[in-house]
Amino acid sequence: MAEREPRRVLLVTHTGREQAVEVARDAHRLLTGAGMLVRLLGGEAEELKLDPVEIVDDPEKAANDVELIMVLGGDGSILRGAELARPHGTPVLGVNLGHVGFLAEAEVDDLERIVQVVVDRTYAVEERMTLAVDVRLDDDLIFETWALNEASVEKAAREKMLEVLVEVDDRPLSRWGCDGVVVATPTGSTAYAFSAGGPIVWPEVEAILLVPLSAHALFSRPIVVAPTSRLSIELVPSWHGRGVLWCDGRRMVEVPPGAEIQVRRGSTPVRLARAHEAPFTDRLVAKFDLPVLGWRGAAERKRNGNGH
Ligand SMILES: NC(=O)c1ccc[n+]([C@@H]2O[C@H](COP(=O)([O-])OP(=O)(O)OC[C@H]3O[C@@H](n4cnc5c(N)ncnc54)[C@H](O)[C@@H]3O)[C@@H](O)[C@H]2O)c1
Ligand SMILES: Nc1ncnc2c1ncn2[C@@H]1O[C@H](COP(=O)(O)OP(=O)(O)OP(=O)(O)O)[C@@H](O)[C@H]1O
Repeated sequence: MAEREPRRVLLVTHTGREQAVEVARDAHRLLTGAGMLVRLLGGEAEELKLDPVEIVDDPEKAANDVELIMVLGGDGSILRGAELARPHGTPVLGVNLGHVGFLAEAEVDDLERIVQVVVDRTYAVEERMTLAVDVRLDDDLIFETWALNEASVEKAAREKMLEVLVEVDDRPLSRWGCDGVVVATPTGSTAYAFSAGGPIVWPEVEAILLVPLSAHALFSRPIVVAPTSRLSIELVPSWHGRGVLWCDGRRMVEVPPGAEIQVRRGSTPVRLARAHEAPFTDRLVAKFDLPVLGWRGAAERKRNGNGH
């Protein structure tokens, strides 16, 4: 009789954080105790020294045959988990050990319950839109990447302004002298785009945001376009300087004058595991510490049995 494949979880840990290392040990104990096989990336396995584990060195194969990726860290670590997960369609579940942990599903005190949710497979999966990003120079494709949060095109040198031409669906929109341009997904709307004055977009909305960074122009408002739109940011050919493209603060390339960065909706989403029913509004209030104390809204009055 053929042996049954073990149920695998890839544990991604911010091993630079002592607390994350301790939590990884607890998560390993709980998952293994429930009969699951814990997989680790080679470098992290060396630091965590857990047994039994399965070790995979190639990041591209790390999520192969894995049921879920559990990330112990902040948003940066979850973005790292998303990179491992996306090609395989594996759900990512973040346990927050960072400062904000906006993309995380659970706080560390909740670890036992979260592991049980994983074991019982009682989590929901939310698909988050991504961006496909191409860089062209003289019509040649010189770089190809993707983003869950955003693609930002920025000046490489502090003392120089970036000069860009922005197009939407092959129509010119504006020329900006600026520090950069952020093209974000709804997921990224609470990250860099938010700091640059962009609107917060609820995750179930499908859209692409375009937010200039410190544009020296009268028209420099954030823009929201359809998810089917194609955006193009061209570094003005006569501009003297060097730009840089960053996606999710992880994947980058230098971009010379004349380069065109084309951004459209990506064909492969990132799947986030959800274990809470809390609406996005509550997550926003909690993570950004918004002042709602003493709030007496209609829903609150209803909950307290006073409809008026
Ligand atoms: N001025 C800025 O706000 C600025 C500048 C550069 C990069 N960033 C963001 O940093 C991200 C990379 O994160 P990192 O942790 O590796 O870098 P990091 O350690 O520099 O942290 C950047 C901050 O952005 C927060 N963040 C990341 N994704 C978020 C999201 N979807 N919603 C809300 N907050 C989010 C993180 O929690 C952290 O506080 C990039 O994708 C970009 O959005 C922001
Ligand atoms: N095992 C690791 N070793 C070294 N660096 C790591 C490791 N895991 C994550 N990092 C990097 O450390 C940086 C910060 O990580 P992370 O986002 O998890 O913490 P944070 O920024 O403090 O949290 P938050 O993003 O929620 O504020 C990220 O760039 C991330 O890629």
